[in-house]
Amino acid sequence: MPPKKRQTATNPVPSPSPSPNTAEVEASPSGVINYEKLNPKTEHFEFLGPPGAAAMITFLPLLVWFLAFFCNEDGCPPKSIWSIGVEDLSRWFSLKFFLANMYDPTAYAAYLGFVLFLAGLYIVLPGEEIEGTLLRNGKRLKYKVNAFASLHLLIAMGFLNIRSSGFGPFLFIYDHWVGIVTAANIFSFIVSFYVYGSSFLPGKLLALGGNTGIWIYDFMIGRELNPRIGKFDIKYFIELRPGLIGWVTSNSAMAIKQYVSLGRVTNSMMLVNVFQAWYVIDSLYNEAAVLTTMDITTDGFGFMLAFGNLSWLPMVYSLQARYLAAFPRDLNYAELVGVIALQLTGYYIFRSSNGQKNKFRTDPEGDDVKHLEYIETTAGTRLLTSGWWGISRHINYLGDWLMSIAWCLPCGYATPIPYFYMIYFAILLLHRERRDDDKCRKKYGKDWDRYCEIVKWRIIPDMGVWILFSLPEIATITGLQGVIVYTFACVVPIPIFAWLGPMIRRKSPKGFTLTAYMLKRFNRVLHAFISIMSVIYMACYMVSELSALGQTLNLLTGLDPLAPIIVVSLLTSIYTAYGGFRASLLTDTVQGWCLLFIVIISAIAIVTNIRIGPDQISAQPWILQGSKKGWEQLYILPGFWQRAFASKTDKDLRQSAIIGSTMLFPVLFFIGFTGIIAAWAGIWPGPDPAAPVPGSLSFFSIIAILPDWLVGVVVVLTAALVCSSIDTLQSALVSTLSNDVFNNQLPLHFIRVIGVVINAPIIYMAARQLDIFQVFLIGDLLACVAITPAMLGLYDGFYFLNAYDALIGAIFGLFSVFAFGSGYYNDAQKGINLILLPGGLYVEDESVLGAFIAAPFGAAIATFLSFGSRQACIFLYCKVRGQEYEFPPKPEIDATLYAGDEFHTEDERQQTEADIHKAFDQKKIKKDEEEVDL
Ligand SMILES: NC(=O)C1=CN([C@@H]2O[C@H](COP(=O)(O)OP(=O)(O)OC[C@H]3O[C@@H](n4cnc5c(N)ncnc54)[C@H](OP(=O)(O)O)[C@@H]3O)[C@@H](O)[C@H]2O)C=CC1
Ligand SMILES: CC(C)=CCC[C@@H](C)[C@H]1CC=C2C3=C(CC[C@@]21C)[C@@]1(C)CC[C@H](O)C(C)(C)[C@@H]1CC3
Repeated sequence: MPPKKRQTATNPVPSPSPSPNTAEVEASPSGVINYEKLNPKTEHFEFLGPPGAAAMITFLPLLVWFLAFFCNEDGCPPKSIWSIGVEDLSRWFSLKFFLANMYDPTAYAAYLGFVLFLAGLYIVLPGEEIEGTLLRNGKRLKYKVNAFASLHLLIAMGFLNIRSSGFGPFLFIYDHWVGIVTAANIFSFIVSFYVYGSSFLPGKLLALGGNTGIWIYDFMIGRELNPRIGKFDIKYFIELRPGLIGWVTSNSAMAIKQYVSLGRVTNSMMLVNVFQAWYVIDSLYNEAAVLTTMDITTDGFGFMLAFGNLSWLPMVYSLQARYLAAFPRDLNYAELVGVIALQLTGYYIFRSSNGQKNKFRTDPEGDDVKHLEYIETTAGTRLLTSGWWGISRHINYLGDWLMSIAWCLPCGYATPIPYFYMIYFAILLLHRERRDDDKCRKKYGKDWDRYCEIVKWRIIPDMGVWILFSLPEIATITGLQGVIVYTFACVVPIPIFAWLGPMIRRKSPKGFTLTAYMLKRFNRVLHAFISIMSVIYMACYMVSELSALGQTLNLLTGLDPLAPIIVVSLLTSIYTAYGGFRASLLTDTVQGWCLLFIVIISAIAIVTNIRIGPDQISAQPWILQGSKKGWEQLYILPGFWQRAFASKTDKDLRQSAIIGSTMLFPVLFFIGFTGIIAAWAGIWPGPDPAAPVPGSLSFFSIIAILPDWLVGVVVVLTAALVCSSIDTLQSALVSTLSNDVFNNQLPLHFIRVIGVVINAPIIYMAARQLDIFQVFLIGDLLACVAITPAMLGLYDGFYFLNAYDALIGAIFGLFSVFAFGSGYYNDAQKGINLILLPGGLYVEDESVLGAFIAAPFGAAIATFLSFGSRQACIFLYCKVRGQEYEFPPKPEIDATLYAGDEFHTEDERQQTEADIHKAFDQKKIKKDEEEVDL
């Protein structure tokens, strides 16, 4: 559905839930709500169904106990953990063990008292009454907003308590931790059983996902949507108060414990407390926003939410503070700056994206949101397609997750256990994204598909592993100037293609790729030629990614590079052959995350292990000096040009441009800068081409100095990242071969075999550990010669150029590189070699620059010469035959295809966009059918 003109009406509440709908209920002739009809049986399972539910109910409480027992003053984990035997396990599950370690009535009373006290505050404190979302029974429930006031009161009481009786109650929390955890676990079960049992009373509105009839599953996922005792809403109360307020209370207790034992509070403990309290205050301050979360609007209230909020949240989320209470440490200045910057960045993304959506939903004409683009949906609500929600479908999760990293980092790197939170949270968010996607697909149907076409990324926009090699390598060759220029070279093409892409689209609105444009503007021959060039280009990328993987694993683990190259090639060929595009799309979800993890780990390595003084900086003056080579980085336009043709809508392209300019630059610059840091710190030995550590590995040389477990994490992430890039390339390669090179004339399985065969030379090249830049440069040179004549065809004034001119232009483009090289070196063999750019970026002379100038100019000149020779022949032919020569006439212009800038009305523009979308949908359906056939 095309974007519509903004309407002035506001939409203060989300639309009704999907079928069975409220209209049905209100239409009931007797006026009595038919709950049987309203509560259909749930047909699908989440969390791996009943076995998954049973596992969660059993193991999650055990995990909370495990963390309480095995992360304490004896160690985290204590050394004794390595000598645990079978007899210990049986002892732990005995009554004697329970009575000795977990039976703590005072702790139980304290925990229960705390929760009941909060419940009392919820009831007695005043607060604005607001309405929740419209329910399936046609009703809206009322909720009292007073969680923030409860927090205030509790803080005041905490201070009064400290004044009157010292730190006693707080130290009690630390000393009775296992008892409190036990109380929380037991209480979670009691509440879960209560809400499960009461959900069978008549007149209850059940969650659409919690009524399977299989008790263990319904008990876990939650049967009733909004269990209440009178006006007391159990889910709403538990979702915000005991969990979040319990969390800050536990954190404060840990800080006080540290103060009492150490005589001061370390800066790491302060940061953890401030960051997490800030998060909780923010959530409680925005209490009303919780009413639109999936937990309240969609999920039933069962064990998952009861346990999650009563036990998991206050006990697991406070792990970092508890660790620091037992193992205090201070952060150095670099760590402080890094951690605070990460928290601020994460919070900014989290708050402004959540705020933007809330504002848009409640006051769409508000100043800060009225400029935003959106699509109107048949469900009645609008989906934002620009601003934060145009970058990715859950950019708010990214912000939240960045904060979770900032909360773990202060714990240092002695043990991975305090990092449990950020790993669990990544899994929770990835899974939540999938669940939300399912929910939205059901609610919005085709509108959601349209939205996903426009906003492609789920959480994080992705990139390949190559940037971890190329940018630091640039730094080691050309210093700071090269890094800046290259980063610009990465970013600048994006807005350029955001402008060029729509131009191509206007010429070929029903074509979606560069090759489709070729087919329309020229003919099948050029189409096939450009398609083959695209295949070669993709193969170059595969070579560089695989080669990068081999080199990295070799550096970090000593493994023979060939082994991972073969394994990844085969593995990705097999699963993309089996799962097609869908398999590749699935792995794309993790790509951005892997890259982010690796970059963050490198930042940790830098702030913790590397110190650079003025002497080291002045010892290598070339790094800060400008050079001709630094400027030359401009002509390595890294792969982004392809995006212009891969993008599906103009808006899509503009979004790429936004992402490119705002998010990419600092990230790319940082990655490039790691090369400089490695050089200054002496980790990378110096600008000697024969150095034992190639510049392209300088980023990973920094990683190599980390503890083994972190190196292991990076190895896994790098392999996952490469798999994800390679499978995308494998799928794209098969699709280009099938659709473009062979014009859908060959059966798909045959094409797949060709795809697998192509892997052999790719593996061979990758195993030779070619310099990544050499491979990139070859790809770019080929792209340059192939694309130049095609670009000339974009200009209407050159309507007379045909496919053969463009083909000859492209071939002679390469010839001109040879001609230039032969002339430059006065040696024909060297001229031929120059086409393969053997020295990559390391050549000292002007040959590479010359090749990149000769290629497009040669191609353009040859294109026109070809046209000229054609016309000369026709002219002579006419002369001989005594006919009149006529310059090729300009063809009739099909206005619908050449609308573009010449749109006269908004309707015309929308109509053309609608045509594009329709054609796109058809193409997608065709692709899906092909995949199903497969
Ligand atoms: N600390 C923790 O443990 C946890 C924190 N969180 C945080 O809570 C916050 C809320 O998360 P959550 O409720 O999962 O999800 P979101 O806030 O991301 O909301 C998702 C909903 O927003 C609506 N929506 C989706 N896309 C758009 C769009 N483009 N324009 C307008 N509306 C859109 C849809 O609802 P609709 O039907 O209204 O269209 C969708 O179901 C997040 O910041 C998350 O990080 C979440 C879980 C745990
Ligand atoms: C498997 C397992 C242990 C599940 C439990 C998950 C729960 C801990 C989380 C599910 C959704 C949550 C939300 C918040 C806290 C964690 C749980 C309960 C939340 C209250 C945190 C603060 C945010 O601002 C929020 C209010 C949006 C959020 C709502 C979801």
